[in-house]
Amino acid sequence: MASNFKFIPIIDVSPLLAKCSDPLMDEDQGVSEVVEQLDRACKEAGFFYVKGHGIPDSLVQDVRELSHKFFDLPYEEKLKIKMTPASGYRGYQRIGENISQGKPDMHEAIDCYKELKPGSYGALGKPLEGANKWPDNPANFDSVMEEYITLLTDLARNIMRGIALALGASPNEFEGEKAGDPFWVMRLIGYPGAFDANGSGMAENDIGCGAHTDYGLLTLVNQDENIPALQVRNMSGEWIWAVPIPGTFVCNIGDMLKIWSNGLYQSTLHRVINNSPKYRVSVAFFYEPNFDALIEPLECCKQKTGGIEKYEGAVYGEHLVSKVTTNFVM
Ligand SMILES: N=C(N)NCCCC[C@H](N)C(=O)O
Ligand SMILES: O=C(O)CCC(=O)C(=O)O
Ligand SMILES: [Fe+2]
Repeated sequence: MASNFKFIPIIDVSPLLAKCSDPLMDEDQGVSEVVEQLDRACKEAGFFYVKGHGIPDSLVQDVRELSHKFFDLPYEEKLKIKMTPASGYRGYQRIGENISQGKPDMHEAIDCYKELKPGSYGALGKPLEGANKWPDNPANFDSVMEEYITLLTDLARNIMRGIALALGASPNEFEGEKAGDPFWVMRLIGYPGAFDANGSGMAENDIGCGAHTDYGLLTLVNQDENIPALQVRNMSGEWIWAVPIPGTFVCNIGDMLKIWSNGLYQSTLHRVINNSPKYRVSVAFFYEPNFDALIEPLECCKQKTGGIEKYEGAVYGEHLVSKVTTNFVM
């Protein structure tokens, strides 16, 4: 259960990553310590920083830099990869097009999704079918993003092995039909800086992204340095800053893990406000269940939470499609 946490813990996952392909990983002391920290963070905050993740810093920075370069382009150029329902909701959306809690968000973004081949999930997958729309400019955009997606998919899969242990399941609990063929979503997001609208010297921006929970399993956020903007809500309604910490990703739990864990882990509300004068980029990678996975509380989690199912089952793809098709004014 979420608590009145005042800060977001930092977890060095390197001991877990080192043993992830070892069949006896759950007997390793270093792994147990990471698992213990994951369990506490997921119960108390639903958010933690990941360090020791092994993703090269140069790649992490390139991804943000390419995003900055794209968002700096003239509007006409960005519209060449415009997102529409016909493009499977893939591509560029302008500021104000995304809606959270009924209000337009002060951000622009490129949304991309794992490719869905026509017909692969029947009517369920239809709205998201299509190939990603990558810009030609800046050069190498697609190849850098694809490398990043490959590495983050592996990282998230390995963190999920630690989380499976933390829940008291086997490290392979989320393999196979649950998340062995994980869907993924990536959003490259740009938040304009706050400008001094009333001439007082004090800038105050509108909400960059309104309060929401993430939809799937695990989110990994790569955010610009030196611009605090992401805030996480604790049990008493206080907004706790997830300030950028160089060399880390901010990691949080999504709605499907809330259901699988029967509420032992919550998908915590968060929002973004960029009150700095600088333009802020963040890149959110969402690691998700199999597109057609049926999510129902795990038996081991049910036992730890009073023996009754707290949530109805859900099909991940249905949850995602219902969100995506209502997130935009177009
Ligand atoms: N896949 C994720 N989490 N995307 C977040 C998008 C921003 C929140 C969305 N408008 C909403 O209200 O859900
Ligand atoms: O920009 C951020 O720091 C987080 C964005 C976010 O929460 C999301 O896209 O789901
Ligand atoms: Fe989010």
